[in-house]
Amino acid sequence: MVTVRAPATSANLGSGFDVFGAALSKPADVVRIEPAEETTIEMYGAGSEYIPEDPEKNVAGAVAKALDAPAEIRIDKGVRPSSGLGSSAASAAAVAVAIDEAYGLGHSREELVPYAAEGEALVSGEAHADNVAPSIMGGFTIATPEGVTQVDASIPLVVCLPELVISTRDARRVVPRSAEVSQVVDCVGRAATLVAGMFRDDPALVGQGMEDGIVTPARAELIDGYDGVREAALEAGATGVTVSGAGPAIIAACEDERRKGIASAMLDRFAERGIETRAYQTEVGRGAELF
Ligand SMILES: Nc1ncnc2c1ncn2[C@@H]1O[C@H](COP(=O)(O)OP(=O)(O)OP(=O)(O)O)[C@@H](O)[C@H]1O
Ligand SMILES: N[C@@H](CCO)C(=O)O
Repeated sequence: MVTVRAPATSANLGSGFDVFGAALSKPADVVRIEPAEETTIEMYGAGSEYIPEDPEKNVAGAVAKALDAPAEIRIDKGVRPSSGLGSSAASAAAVAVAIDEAYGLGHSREELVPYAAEGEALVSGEAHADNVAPSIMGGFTIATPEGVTQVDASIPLVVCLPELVISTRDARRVVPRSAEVSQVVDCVGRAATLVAGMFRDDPALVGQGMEDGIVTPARAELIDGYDGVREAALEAGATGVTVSGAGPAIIAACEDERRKGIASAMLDRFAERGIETRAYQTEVGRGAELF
C-alpha cells in the first residue's frame, strides 16, 4: 500500500492564465493505492458524494490508464470539487506519484506531470498542467508546452472558498477569444513582476503581478460578491487579490501578519450576502509527499 498527500493548488494567479500555478500548504487530498488487475476507486471526504467512482469518469482512473498501471485507489478528499483550488488536480497528482512508487516506474516528478494532466483532460477537455505541476512538484511553477520550471517560494496567502460551484469547463467558456496589444503589454509586465516576486519571496511584487485585465474580469462576474470581497481584502492589507483557478475561490497575497485580518474581512463580506464561506490561512507550500 502506498500513501501520498498531494496539495491543493492555485492556478493562473491573475496574469499567468494557464501557465502559473502555486502549491498551497493546505488543504490536500490523501490517496492510498495498491497495484491490482483492474482499477477500482473509492471516494471519501469533502464533496466526494459529487464525484463519480467509475474509473472512466474519475481523474484517478484516467491517470492509472495513462501510466498503464491498474490499481485499487482510495481517495480522501480535502479539496472539494469545482472549487478553483485544483481539486481534480490534487487527486491526479497524488495518484501519479503513488502509482510511480508502487510500480517502481522511476519517473521524475517533472515526467509525471503530463500523465497527471490526462486527468484534467478528462474533466475540463484540455490537458492543462498549471494545477498538476505545482501539486506534484511544489512551490511556484511555470507550465509551458516545453515543460515545467519550478521555484521554491515562500509567500503568505489567504484563500476564501464560498459555497458556490463553478465548473472549470463553464469558466473556460467565458474567457475572451482575443485581446488588445495594450492589454497584452500590461499582462506581460504583471506576469514578469510576479515571477520576480516569487524569486525574491516578496509578497508586494507577487501581489502587483496578480492583477489581470484580460481573463479575470470575465471570470469575476461568475462569482457572487467578488468585487466587494476583493475590496475588503485590499483594505485589510492584501498586496493583490484574484480569482483562484476557475473560481469560485478567491486568493490574496500578503505579509504574514496580515493573514488573519484579511481572512476575516473576506469572510465578513461574503457573510453579508448570506454566502457560507471557508477561509484558509495558507502559503506557497510543498508538492506531493509519500508516506
Ligand atoms: N478525483 C477527483 N477529484 C475531484 N474532482 C473529480 C475527480 N474525478 C473527477 N472529478 C470531477 O472533476 C470536476 C471538478 O474539477 P474542476 O476542474 O471543475 O474543479 P477544480 O479542480 O476544483 O478547479 P480548478 O481546476 O479551477 O482549480 C467535477 O465535475 C468532479 O466530479
Ligand atoms: N488554468 C485553468 C485552471 C483551472 O483548472 C483555468 O483557469 O481554466
